Amino acid sequence: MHQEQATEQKRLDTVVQKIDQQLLEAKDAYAKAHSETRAVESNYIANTSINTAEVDDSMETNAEIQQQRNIVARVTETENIMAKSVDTLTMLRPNPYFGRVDIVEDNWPETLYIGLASLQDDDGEFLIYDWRASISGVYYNGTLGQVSYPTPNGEQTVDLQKKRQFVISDAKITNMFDTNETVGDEMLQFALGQQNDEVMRNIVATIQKEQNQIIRDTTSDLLVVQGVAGSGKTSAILQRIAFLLFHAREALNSDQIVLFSPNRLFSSYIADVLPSLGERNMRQVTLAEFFSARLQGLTVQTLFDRYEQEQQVIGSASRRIREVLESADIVTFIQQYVAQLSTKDLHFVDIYYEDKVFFSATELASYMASLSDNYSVRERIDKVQKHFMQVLMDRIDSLQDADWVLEELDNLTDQEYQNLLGDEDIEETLVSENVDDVISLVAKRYLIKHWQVIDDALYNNFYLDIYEQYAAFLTYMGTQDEAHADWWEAKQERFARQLEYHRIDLEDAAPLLFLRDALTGGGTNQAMSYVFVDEMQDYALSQLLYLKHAFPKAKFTVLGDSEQALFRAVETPQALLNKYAQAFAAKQPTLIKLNKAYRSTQEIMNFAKALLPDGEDIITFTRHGDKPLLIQTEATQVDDVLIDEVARLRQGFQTVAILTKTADESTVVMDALRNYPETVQLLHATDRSRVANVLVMPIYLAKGLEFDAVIGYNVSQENYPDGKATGLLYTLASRAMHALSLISIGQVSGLITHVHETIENKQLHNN
Ligand SMILES: Nc1ncnc2c1ncn2[C@@H]1O[C@H](COP(=O)(O)OP(=O)(O)OP(=O)(O)O)[C@@H](O)[C@H]1O
Repeated sequence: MHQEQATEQKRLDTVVQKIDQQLLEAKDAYAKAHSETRAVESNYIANTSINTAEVDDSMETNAEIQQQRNIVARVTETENIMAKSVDTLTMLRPNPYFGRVDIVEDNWPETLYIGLASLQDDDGEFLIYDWRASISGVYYNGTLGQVSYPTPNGEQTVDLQKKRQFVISDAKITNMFDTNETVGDEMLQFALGQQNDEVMRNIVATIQKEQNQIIRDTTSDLLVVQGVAGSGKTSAILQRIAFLLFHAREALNSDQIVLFSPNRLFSSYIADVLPSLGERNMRQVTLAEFFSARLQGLTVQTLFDRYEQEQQVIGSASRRIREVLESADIVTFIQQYVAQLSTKDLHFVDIYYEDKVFFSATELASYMASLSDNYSVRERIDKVQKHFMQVLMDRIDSLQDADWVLEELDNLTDQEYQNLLGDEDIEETLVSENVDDVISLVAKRYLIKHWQVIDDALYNNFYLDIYEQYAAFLTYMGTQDEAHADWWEAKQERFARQLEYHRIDLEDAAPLLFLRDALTGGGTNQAMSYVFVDEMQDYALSQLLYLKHAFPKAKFTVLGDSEQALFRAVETPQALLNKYAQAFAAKQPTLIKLNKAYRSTQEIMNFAKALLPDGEDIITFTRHGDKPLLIQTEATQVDDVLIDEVARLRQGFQTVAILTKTADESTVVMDALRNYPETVQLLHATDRSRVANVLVMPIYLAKGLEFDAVIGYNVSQENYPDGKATGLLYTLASRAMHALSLISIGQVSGLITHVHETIENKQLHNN
């Protein structure tokens, strides 16, 4: 192997030389493109300051400006391409590839090297294949022997004769292994044994077979991934996004991909993965942000506010109503409600312009009443919208030559006038050569702009009071569910109360939007191609269905771990898939299960899985550390115990996170650590980054994240009394990569004593 390594190093040296040479060329080309862009831009600025006072001059200027703009766009694009090339080569240089496969295809032997991006020599020969290329699938997919990979002409089979993995650092091979597995355990050991960064790393060099299935799936319209804690779900979907962007480069851009993530902290934690693969980031949004954007002016309750609220006793009536609002059936209830609505049941509101009523609710309602009942409510609302848009246009036409309008035009600056004239009508106005026509045109545009808000209000159906309408829907639900009419009444009152504070409960957001869209026919984004939902177990079915409704053309990848549920009872993965597949009317639903936990040491995972009723299905990755430590103490001593434990763990590890059950408990911990010599950071739901090495946060905020060492604060019987808390404890334990300590004030939770053989005990009592 020693000799082999020397040969491989030689090959690597020639590749690095090639990279250096291409890098020089690319930097040179970039510098040229950059100065060309600057030159064109300054030319453009000089040209746009040409006098635009005279109508004729301004027309000429417009044509020139357009031409200049095109030139700027072209040179900027060249500059961007060169910049990207420099970035890719710079990224490749220290670590050009991580894998090699020797294959025989149609009796033709070939050796391929796999890395983060492709590299070709001057003859077009591939020195490195991008990990996402079809042929690279061979590296991830197969053990030695016959392996197939997809080609445009169908599956192609090759004989895989050798698979080699490299650890390369600063262009030197520090280690290499030949393996028959997907990716050898040595490589994984190496990757997983490292200490935690503040940001997630990409896993391209060590993608596992099942993860590869998720990454390279191109056929499913609904891909459900149920994976145990730390099994690489999040990692796999990020690599999947990079894969999709690579293969559909022409047809797909990163704006057509959206990832629903649990919170801002998580968003920033994963924000570097795609850039590290040379890709632009997808859009990221939390559920509350998405709903808030659609319900402008309202603050939508976040999952975390909701969780904190759950900690107080919530009555069975509220729970029952919530179940209905969050079920798939709510969509049918809304359709039924809308179908039986008559004009008098609709809540219209006035449309204002600058404090004056422009279109009154009465005139809107009476127009609606004049329409035949043969039209559905939706169709009638459409007609109201179109009618009043036309009324607005007629008003604009009739006012084009009004004195006050012409006066307003006189007051415009040249630039404002020029902007109204725009580029596109130059030809037309030149032909007419009639200054009056040009002025009329400008006047009309002025009025359109002036009353744009009215047009927007009509376009957005703001003449319907959707909140009143939703309140009426809740009352209607009471009439359908007579035995619980008073519960619905109470719900309706809570909704109205919240609205006064511009707030809305999470459970109301999806039904309300469904209702709005059913009445107005809007709310869909046809351009979105892929929607990813992480932590699916915390989403209600009605919420997922609304996402499906909002992005009707998108393929969905939903992933999560039913054992880490914040709110819901555990379901089997197959039941979950069936439920989603039916609700989504999926044509190609696929379920992938990831049972192997990579994040935590075997000792930590043994404890975590013992907490679960069916934990034995979880396969732990063999990487050893200490058994989790349980420290039982008293309220009077807990602060000292905590400080000692943080200090002890900090000696061995970079990040130590103290996880609590609630936000309130986190502040108690902060108080206990006020004299701790290092910076301690308390994290909130709105935080975007972590800056300290010692962190304090409630468990739900740590979802999706990982830390070198975790301290579970106060795992007492009082705090975690029964099976409902199992998911929380399991989530807590599985955030730890290398070390886990649990501190209990007084009696330890029965959930933990139950699995005492997986932990190390330390008793601390008052003397
Ligand atoms: N194939 C792999 N190679 C190297 N590291 C991996 C691999 N798969 C997962 N990991 C590592 O395991 C850890 C957990 O991965 P990830 O966060 O993607 O899991 P998850 O299933 O989303 O976890 P959770 O549900 O607990 O949030 C990360 O540190 C990740 O880098």
